[in-house]
Amino acid sequence: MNTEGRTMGLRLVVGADEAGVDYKDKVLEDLRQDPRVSEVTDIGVNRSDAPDDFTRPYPYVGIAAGEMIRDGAADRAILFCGTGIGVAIAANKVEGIRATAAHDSFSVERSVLSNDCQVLTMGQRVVGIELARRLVREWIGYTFDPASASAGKVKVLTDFEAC
Ligand SMILES: O=C(CO)[C@H](O)COP(=O)(O)O
Repeated sequence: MNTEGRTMGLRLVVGADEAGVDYKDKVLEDLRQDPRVSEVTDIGVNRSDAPDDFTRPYPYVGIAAGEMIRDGAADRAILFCGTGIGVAIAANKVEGIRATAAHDSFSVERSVLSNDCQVLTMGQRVVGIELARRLVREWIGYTFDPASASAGKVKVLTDFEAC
């Protein structure tokens, strides 16, 4: 809810390296039309970028997205690279971030309901575009329940980071 009592939609970040840019752009179009989403920030890369920016390696993308969530500028991120693995590893380097690659419906569900992941990543070289779009639609529909049995397990991670 915002200060006027209205329900706020999700504030999302989308990003990709060169190997994931086509999927990022397609998903971005979907998210811009999704009524559950109030804001989408595209952190690149983009085909219109200068060559050095367009070939920005995946760690910069994952870290930038994680920092936006850590700093409260976004709620969640959806990132693409060739496999989804590199951007997930990078985002997980940011304190408080739980990121995972997932390419099936069950894992996408559990990434939120079990693990409270704020970042979903996918590989453009791994999964078809229609499945990727569907998984994004599903993922943004899940909300972690802090009263669930999974919450204590996630807390072990946040407590460890606080040490
Ligand atoms: O998939 C990637 C990293 O996980 C990236 O898009 C390509 O990385 P590379 O195989 O090291 O070029």
